[in-house]
Amino acid sequence: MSQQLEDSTRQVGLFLNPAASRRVDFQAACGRQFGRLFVAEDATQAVHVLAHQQVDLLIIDLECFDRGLDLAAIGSLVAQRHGLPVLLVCRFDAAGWLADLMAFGPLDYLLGPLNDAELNERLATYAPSATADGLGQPGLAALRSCFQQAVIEADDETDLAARACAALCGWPGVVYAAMFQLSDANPPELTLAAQHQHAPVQIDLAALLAQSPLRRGFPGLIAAFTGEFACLDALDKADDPGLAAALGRIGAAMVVGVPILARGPGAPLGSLCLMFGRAAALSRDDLSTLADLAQLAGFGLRMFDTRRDGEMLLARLTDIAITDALTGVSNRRRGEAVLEQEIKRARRYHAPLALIAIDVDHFNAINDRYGHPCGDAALRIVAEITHGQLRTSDLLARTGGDQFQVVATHTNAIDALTMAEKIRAAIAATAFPGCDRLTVSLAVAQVAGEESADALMLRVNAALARAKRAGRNCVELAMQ
Ligand SMILES: Nc1nc2c(ncn2[C@@H]2O[C@H](COP(=O)(O)OP(=O)(O)OP(=O)(O)O)[C@@H](O)[C@H]2O)c(=O)[nH]1
Repeated sequence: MSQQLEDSTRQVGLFLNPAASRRVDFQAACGRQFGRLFVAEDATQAVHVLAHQQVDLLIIDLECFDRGLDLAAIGSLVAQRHGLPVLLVCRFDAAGWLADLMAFGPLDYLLGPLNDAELNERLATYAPSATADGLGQPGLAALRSCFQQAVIEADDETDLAARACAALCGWPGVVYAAMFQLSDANPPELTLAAQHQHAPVQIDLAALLAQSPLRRGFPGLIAAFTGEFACLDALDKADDPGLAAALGRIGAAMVVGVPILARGPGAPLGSLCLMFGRAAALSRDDLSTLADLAQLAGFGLRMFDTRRDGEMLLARLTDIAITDALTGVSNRRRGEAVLEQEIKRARRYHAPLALIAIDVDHFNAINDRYGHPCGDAALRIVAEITHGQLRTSDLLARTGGDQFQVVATHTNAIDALTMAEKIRAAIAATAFPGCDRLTVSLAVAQVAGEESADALMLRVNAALARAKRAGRNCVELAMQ
């Protein structure tokens, strides 16, 4: 643990990082921001400093820490800091820490990679002189914290936008806040994701802008389309008296648009739009806080994007895992799982359940005579015709080369026999392109009392063998 002594009237900082080189670099790059700067290599040392020194700002640099090993200790440090502001510095791709650590208490953060100027700029916002005017450091920290909460707690993008706008209305002087989202379609579409207003008179900004000749000159839209900060500090300067009058009715005098930038190259993701009750110059701190909030909103939007991509991929993988690639019906694994599940359900609700086994007749000969591709096409048609005879509640699975099974819920043996006969007749009546007519043999079994799926399968397969012996192209009932 070490310290740097300079000036007792300036703020006292504590910098935490396990790597000596990071601590030295921080001292060299940012030491001048502090009257006194302590450094600590682990949470225990930091707790010790906080117990014995008056510290104004705790900076935790997460680089080189291990999330699995160090989370509890750093979290407990965050929890015990007794009102002391905490600034977390962390790489963008390690931002998963943020949500974990925020559970221990409110904190501010900076996502890297950062250069010294960016770091110094943020640290300067904590200096006592910087908090004398504008929203003030406690106000900015509270707003950030509220916004962070909005991002963490949001269920989806719409919810995030609504919560973010509500948080923005906590900024003193803001009478209205909105969030625009730009789709990644070509050309991109801009939508008003959410709006929130204090004023008793309500406006529909989307409708107002749709009719306004100002449209593209409106700060929220400029910011979303160009990625630049935009401000209209006198509504009567806008070439649209109608819009100025409507915004005037909610007490708006100045409109600010802050872009939500994409990470890396690419169009912005949208913008935050704030309307203030009176025109006033925004301080550097205000501007950098607004940019931070927009960055946080972008972070939230990207999180939902990533989550959606993950969910779609998972759904696709699940689909692949349960589908037979040749015919598109369920595969054997899915067929077995559904049979097990339906047997339990039938037992619980005392409902009848039937299993129909289907096997193509002399399929070997079809392959031999007409070729494998023709055989494949025939299997697809058998699956299609069979599927066409079923109710949506029945499940068709391909259980082997030329074998299928139907799990028919709420169906007794008699009804299953009728179903099986319809399937048999439909296939026998179909012309299979490229080969002869084709027939199938079927067997039907109704699940009995405590019968297991394996026992049921044995029974139905035995009946299927009888159908084959009986000359094929027929249906056999499996007796209990
Ligand atoms: N074209 C094609 N053939 C397959 C596929 N999977 C298995 N087979 C063939 O399907 C045939 C199944 O024949 P079996 O069920 O044993 O007998 P069968 O000729 O149908 O005679 P029976 O069932 O007694 O009427 C075998 O020749 C397998 O090689 C597939 O995906 N495509």
